[in-house]
Amino acid sequence: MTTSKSTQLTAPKSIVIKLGGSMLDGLNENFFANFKKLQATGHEIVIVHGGGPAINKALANNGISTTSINGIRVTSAEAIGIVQSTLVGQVNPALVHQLNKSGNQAIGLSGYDNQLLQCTILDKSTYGFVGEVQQVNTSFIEMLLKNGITPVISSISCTTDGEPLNINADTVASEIALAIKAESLQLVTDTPGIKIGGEIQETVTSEKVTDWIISGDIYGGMIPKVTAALDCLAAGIPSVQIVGDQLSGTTILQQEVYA
Ligand SMILES: Nc1ncnc2c1ncn2[C@@H]1O[C@H](COP(=O)(O)OP(=O)(O)O)[C@@H](O)[C@H]1O
Ligand SMILES: CC(=O)N[C@@H](CCC(=O)OP(=O)(O)O)C(=O)O
Repeated sequence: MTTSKSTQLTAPKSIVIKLGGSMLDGLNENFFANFKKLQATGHEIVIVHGGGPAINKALANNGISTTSINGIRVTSAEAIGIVQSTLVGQVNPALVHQLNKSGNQAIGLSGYDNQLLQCTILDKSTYGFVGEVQQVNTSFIEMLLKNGITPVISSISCTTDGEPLNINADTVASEIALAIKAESLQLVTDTPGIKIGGEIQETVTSEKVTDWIISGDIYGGMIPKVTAALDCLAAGIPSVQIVGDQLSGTTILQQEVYA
C-alpha cells in the first residue's frame, strides 16, 4: 500500500482509550467532555471497555464463582454466557448512551460485529473460554472513524464456529491500538497510575515494569495493563499511559530517557 506524503501530514491521529470496569460507575459529563475536546483537536477515538465488577456481580447473582490467573478470568462454560450478556447487554449500551448524551456519535460493538476481532481459543485447559485475538478488522474501524463515528467496543468475540470467547479488555485495547497503528494507548482505571511502595510513578521503563511483576509489586488486574503497554511500546506505538479518571497517571517508556 502506498500513502502519499500529503495524506500522512493531514491524517487525523487515533487514540485508543480503554475504560476499565473499575471506574465506569460514577463517571460524569466532565469526563466525557474530554473526548469531545480530543476530537476537536484532530484526534480520532476508539473506546474499548471492560466490566470486571459488573461481571463479578452477575456471576455471584447466578451462584457462579470464577478465579483469575494474572488478571485473566478463567471462564467456564457456565460463566461465558453471563460474561457476554453483562458486557454486550448491559455495560456497553450504558456507556454508549452516556457518550451519545455528551455529543459523540457513539456506536456499540463487540468482536462479533463485522468480524471486528477474529479470535482463537487461548488455552482451553488453563483459561476455558478465553480468546486470543488473531486479527482486527481495521478497515471497518477506519470506516467508522472517517465518518465521525466513535466505536465503543466490548471485549467479547467468538471462534470461527461462533463459540463465544471472553478476552481481557486491556488486551483487546492493545491489539486494536497495534492494528490501527494508533499514536497512543490510554488505559483508564481506578488508580491514577502504577503505585510502587504507595507512590504513584510518573514515568516507568519497560524493564522496571517487568521487575515489578516478578517482585509482586504489580499484580492482578494491573498485569494485563502493563503487558498491553509493553506489547504496544515494543511495536512502536509512541505513547502508552495508565491513568485515573482525571486522565493523569503513569507514562510507560520503552527505555530510560537521559537528559
Ligand atoms: N502496582 C500497582 N499499582 C496500582 N494498582 C495495582 C498495582 N498492582 C495491582 N494493582 C491493582 O490493579 C487494579 C486495577 O486493575 P483492575 O481492577 O483490573 O481495573 P480495571 O477494571 O480498570 O481494568 C487496581 O485497583 C489495583 O488493585
Ligand atoms: C478474560 C478476561 O479477563 N476478561 C475480562 C473482561 C472484562 C475486563 O477486562 O474488565 P476490566 O477492564 O474491568 O478488568 C473479565 O472477565 O473480567
